[in-house]
Amino acid sequence: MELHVRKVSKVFGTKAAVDNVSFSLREGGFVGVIGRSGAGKSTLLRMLNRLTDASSGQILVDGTDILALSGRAKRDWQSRCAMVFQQFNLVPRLDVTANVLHGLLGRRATLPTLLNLWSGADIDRALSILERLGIAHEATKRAEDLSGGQQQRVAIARALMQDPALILADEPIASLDPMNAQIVMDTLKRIQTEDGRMVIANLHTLDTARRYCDRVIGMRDGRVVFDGTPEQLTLGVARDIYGADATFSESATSTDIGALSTDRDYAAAMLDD
Ligand SMILES: Nc1ncnc2c1ncn2[C@@H]1O[C@H](COP(=O)(O)OP(=O)(O)OP(=O)(O)O)[C@@H](O)[C@H]1O
Repeated sequence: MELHVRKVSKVFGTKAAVDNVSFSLREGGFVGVIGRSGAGKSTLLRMLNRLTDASSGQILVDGTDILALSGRAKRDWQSRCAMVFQQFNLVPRLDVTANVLHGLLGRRATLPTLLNLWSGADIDRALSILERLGIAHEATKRAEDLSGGQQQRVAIARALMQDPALILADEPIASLDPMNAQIVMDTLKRIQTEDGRMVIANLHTLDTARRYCDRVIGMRDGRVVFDGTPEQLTLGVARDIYGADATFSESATSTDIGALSTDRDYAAAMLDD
C-alpha cells in the first residue's frame, strides 16, 4: 500500500489542529507519530480513518483520494484501516468474542449485526485471532472483566477481524503499565512484520518510538517538524519536537490525553454513510 498525505489541514474554528501536513509511506512498516499534547496527532489519525473530515488537502492511497470518498466507498476504506484507541473502546458487557466480531461491523448489513447473527466461520476466525494473540482462554469473559493489557489485545483482535491493510493506533499503550505496554507493542509489531500490515501509532514516549518504529514523524503545533529514522531522533531533535527548553528530559514526554471517541462513536462511524 502506498500512502501520500498531501498538504492536509484541519481547522477547528480559527485554530489549525493539523497544518499543511505532507508525508509519504511507500513500504509499509511501523510508523510512530510523536509530539506533545495538542500537537495534532489524534486529529491526523482520525482524518486518515475518516472519523474526522479534513479542511483541505489530499490523502492518496494507491492513487485514490480517500478524503473524497463517501457512502459505501468510505466504509470500505474504513474497514481497510482499523483503529485502536487508548481506552480500548470495547463494549464492556459483551464477551470478548462478540467484541472481536464487532470488527465486521463496517462490512455487514446492520440488522444481522444488531441481532448478533454471526456465521460459524466468523466465530472460528475470531477465535483463531484470539488464539494468535494469546487470549483465547478469555473468549467467553466479559470485556470489562479483563485487565487493560488484555482489553487492548481484544481491541487489536477486533481490528484484525477487519483484515486491514493499515492499523491506526492512537496512544495504544498510554493507559497501560510497562509490562502490558510491552505486550501490546510487541503484538502490534508482530502483526506488522508477520502480516505486512502498515501500522501508524501515536506514541507518547520516545523510548517506545525508538524501540518499535522504522520511521518517526514528529509533530508540533499541527506541523510535521521531523520525519526520519529512530536513529536520527536525537535528544536535540526531540527537544525541538516537544518544544522544551534545556530542562527537557525523556521522562517528561508523556501526554495528557483529552477526550477520545467512545465505542458508540466508533460503531456509529463504522455504520455511518
Ligand atoms: N473536536 C475538536 N474541536 C475543537 N478543537 C479540537 C477538536 N479536536 C481537537 N482539537 C484541538 O486540536 C488540537 C490538536 O488536538 P489533537 O487531539 O489532535 O492533539 P494530540 O497531539 O493528539 O494531543 P493528545 O496527545 O493530547 O491527544 C488541540 O489544540 C485540540 O484542542
